[in-house]
Amino acid sequence: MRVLAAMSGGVDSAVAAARAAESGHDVTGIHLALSRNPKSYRSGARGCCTIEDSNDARRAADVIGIPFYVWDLSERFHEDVVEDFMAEYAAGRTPNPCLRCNEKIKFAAVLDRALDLGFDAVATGHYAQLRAGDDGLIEMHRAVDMAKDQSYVLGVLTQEQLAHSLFPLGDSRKPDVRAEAERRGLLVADKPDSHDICFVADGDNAGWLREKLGGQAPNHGGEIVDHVSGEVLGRHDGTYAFTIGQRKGLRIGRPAPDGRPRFVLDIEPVSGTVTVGPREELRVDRISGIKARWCGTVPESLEGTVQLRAHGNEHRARVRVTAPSTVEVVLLEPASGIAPGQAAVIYDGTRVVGSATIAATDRTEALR
Ligand SMILES: Nc1ncnc2c1ncn2[C@@H]1O[C@H](COP(=O)(O)OP(=O)(O)OP(=O)(O)O)[C@@H](O)[C@H]1O
Repeated sequence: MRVLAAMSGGVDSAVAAARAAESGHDVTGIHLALSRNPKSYRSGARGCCTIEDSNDARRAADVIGIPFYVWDLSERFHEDVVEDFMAEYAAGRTPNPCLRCNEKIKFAAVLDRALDLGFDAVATGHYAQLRAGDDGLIEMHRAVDMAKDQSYVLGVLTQEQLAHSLFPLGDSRKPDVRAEAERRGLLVADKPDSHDICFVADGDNAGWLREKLGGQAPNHGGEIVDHVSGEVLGRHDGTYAFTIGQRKGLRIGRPAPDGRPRFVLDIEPVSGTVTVGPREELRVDRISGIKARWCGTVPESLEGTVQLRAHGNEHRARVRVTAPSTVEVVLLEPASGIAPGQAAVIYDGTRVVGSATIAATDRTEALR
């Protein structure tokens, strides 16, 4: 097969590219320039796609002995991922930009271009496993190394996309991948760790959002209101700094009347009101999901598990598909602090069935 290996400049994608080449594929490496304003991490900013990242990817491609190119997708990334991230926060929701990037950039823009150029598949260093299913469809499963499993952020991929994907690391453990990189001469020695959201250089989401959104309507600040007493406990300078379930950084001027810690329960972006309340008010056992995407056949209903955030637990759940793109989820194990905008990824055992964007949450009497 002709394979395009997406090389970030990190260890994982370098080993993934090396394995793809070793297994006989005709591999070409590409690095995606995703930042409109690439910096050097030596200047203190370990953000998205630094100049060093591109050089590291090129060096790895040289060591493996494959051709290498840089594709500038920075405008597309900005429009589809960064602007969406800002708009979602401005609307009081909590988006996951990595899912969005996989859906719109790596397995859409990149894959489309790869197929146009005559490649058969795109290989990445994501930790997830692809297997042939009994029905002839390709199944995606959790990685062997559960600490590194990235099937959650790949839950948006369709059968068509999976059919043109390779995840050579899915059956490996990270320490073994690192050792293999060393053996192959692919280790990148002095690189600082990347942060969760690649374009937020220092990991300070609230600071980054304040710089981008602060002061603009409807992000002009508002009241922090107590759900229990109805009292105004403080003021804030923008709803973008909050996410459902957040406890730290609430800047509540005085304690709640009952003296118990307060958590964000609701964000009203138009009025700017942030409602806070005690921890038990965060528990939910009903989720409505929209924009569902399916990895294979669309199920009518199933009993399986859902994962509600990138590094979150699985919750046993009953899922009913109410239209091809909407789902109703009953959590048999309640969850806490679930925010609209996050993805609910649906599993049947280790197999990813699909995903939906959380539109609303609720709870039954039993939880009240
Ligand atoms: N700028 C980029 N250019 C090309 N491919 C990329 C880029 N960023 C990410 N990828 C691809 O997406 C995969 C997952 O990205 P993620 O940011 O989660 O990387 P990671 O787990 O830290 O892996 P790595 O060690 O390769 O950076 C990478 O392994 C790589 O194949």
